[in-house]
Amino acid sequence: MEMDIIAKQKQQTHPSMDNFTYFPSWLLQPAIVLLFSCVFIYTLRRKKSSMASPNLPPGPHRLPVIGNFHQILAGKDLHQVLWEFSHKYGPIMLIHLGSQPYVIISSSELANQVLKTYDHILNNRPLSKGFQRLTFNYMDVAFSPSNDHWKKMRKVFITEFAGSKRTRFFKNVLDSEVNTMLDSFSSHLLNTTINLEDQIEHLITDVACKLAVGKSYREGTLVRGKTLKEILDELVIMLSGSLSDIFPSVGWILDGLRGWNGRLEQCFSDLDSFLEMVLDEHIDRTESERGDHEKDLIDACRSQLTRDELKSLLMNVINGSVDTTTAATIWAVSEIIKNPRVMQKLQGEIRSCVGRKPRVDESDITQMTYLKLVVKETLRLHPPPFLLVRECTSHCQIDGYDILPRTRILINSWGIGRDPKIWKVDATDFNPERLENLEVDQCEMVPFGGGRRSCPAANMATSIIEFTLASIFYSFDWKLPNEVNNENLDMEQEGFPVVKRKVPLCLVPMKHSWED
Ligand code: HEM
Repeated sequence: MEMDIIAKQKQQTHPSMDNFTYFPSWLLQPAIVLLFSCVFIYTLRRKKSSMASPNLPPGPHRLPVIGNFHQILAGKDLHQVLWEFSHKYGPIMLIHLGSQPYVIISSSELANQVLKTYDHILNNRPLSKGFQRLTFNYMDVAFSPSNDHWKKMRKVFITEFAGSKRTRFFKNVLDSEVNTMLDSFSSHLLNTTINLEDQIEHLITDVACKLAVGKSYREGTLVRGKTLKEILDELVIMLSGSLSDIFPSVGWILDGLRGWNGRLEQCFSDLDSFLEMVLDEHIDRTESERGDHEKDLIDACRSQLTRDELKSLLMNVINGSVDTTTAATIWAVSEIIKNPRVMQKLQGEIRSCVGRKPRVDESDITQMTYLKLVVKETLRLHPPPFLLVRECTSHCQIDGYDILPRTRILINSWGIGRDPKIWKVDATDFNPERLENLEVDQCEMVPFGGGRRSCPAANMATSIIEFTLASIFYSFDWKLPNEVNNENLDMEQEGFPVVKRKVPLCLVPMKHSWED
């Protein structure tokens, strides 16, 4: 009785406490665990059920086995076909090459999401037979999956090759090679045409080789009667992919039947023999033969890297620089020649900044604001058409669509640079002034990609293009051969993974004479 009264009094003073004490305390812990487990299982099931019927991006209807292969082989270049498809299916679209899904991104806004928001899960490179063999089992920077090894190699590439520590060596090499090229133009017979494309390719190959291995390997046959150009051209083809990359189960057999596997082995063997020769010669070169030049890439990295790592890095430097930088420089010259107004304004700027010195000095470039716009406008219209292929490592959503693991991502940089929604109706016109006072978001033009896998040599490449253009337009006036004028100059493009001119650019150099 007394106990009842005490209990009643307690209930009146602390009703809530007492209710709580009715719940046995030993049950509290299991209850919390149960509650969390339920929430976890519910979330997992929801995720699973949404993955069972994911909301995939739209895209053209595909056929069994071959997927959309038949549509992309429609005769035009891949970037053009996919740009046209994007008008119908939108800026994010799904296609299949064989059984392999590819998401194609065709707007700067969505490129922004891939390169910035989801860079942490969309930055892998897919595995591929060609990549694996030609990079000495993924020892390189460009084609190796995003792992600790790739991080180490990218860091070495930046600090020992493309970073500020190497600026002086880079400028000396560039200056000396450009001057050699200008001398060869001067010694040309009066009024004769030169194939400028060949000349610029020689320049870039020599610059890359001298920075990387301290010596030019452009001329002569190197291994099994092949020149460096032949080895590099074959390398580009073999890195573009094979049937086994898109038909995993039968592709390897098909590649064998069509001779691709043998061709890959031959390409690897030529590349390896060339790089072995370069490394052996580098070690054997005596101090006096090497002169007083600064450390090249081999000198800088030999103690930090294995022989295969070193070879794969050299491959990235030479293969990554020659086609991309040559194409951009030649497109710039083509656009300048085609637009006499731009040429006049550009030469006016260059000549007033340099004064009457015999040649352009690297330090003059900083004042050339119009030249910088010309280079940017060239890269807007003529970038490598796709960024290097990426692969999704875990599920994410872009623009409300599910992107499933192992899907490959292609960003159509060529289309983004010509998108009339950003660049207006005259998007395809060459007009450097459009970039004046314009804060171009990095993703509105993505010639060098973005995020963790962006081009680590973007500044170096831009400096090469700017200095080369300034030098050739300072020292020479350029004329088209007789039958061609700026209006009928052929600007047709072709090629993959770098888009080049279909017809080489041939011009007549005339030594500039100053009017007093
Ligand atoms: C105009 C010249 C060049 C252009 C337009 C260009 C463009 C690109 C692009 C689009 C990528 C892929 C970026 C991405 O996936 O987001 C890339 C990656 C790369 N580029 Fe360049 N590039 C140029 C010059 C060079 C040069 C001169 C070198 C070497 C000396 C170089 C070395 C590389 C390497 C190593 C990568 C791979 C980076 C990685 O995966 O971590 N590039 N470049």
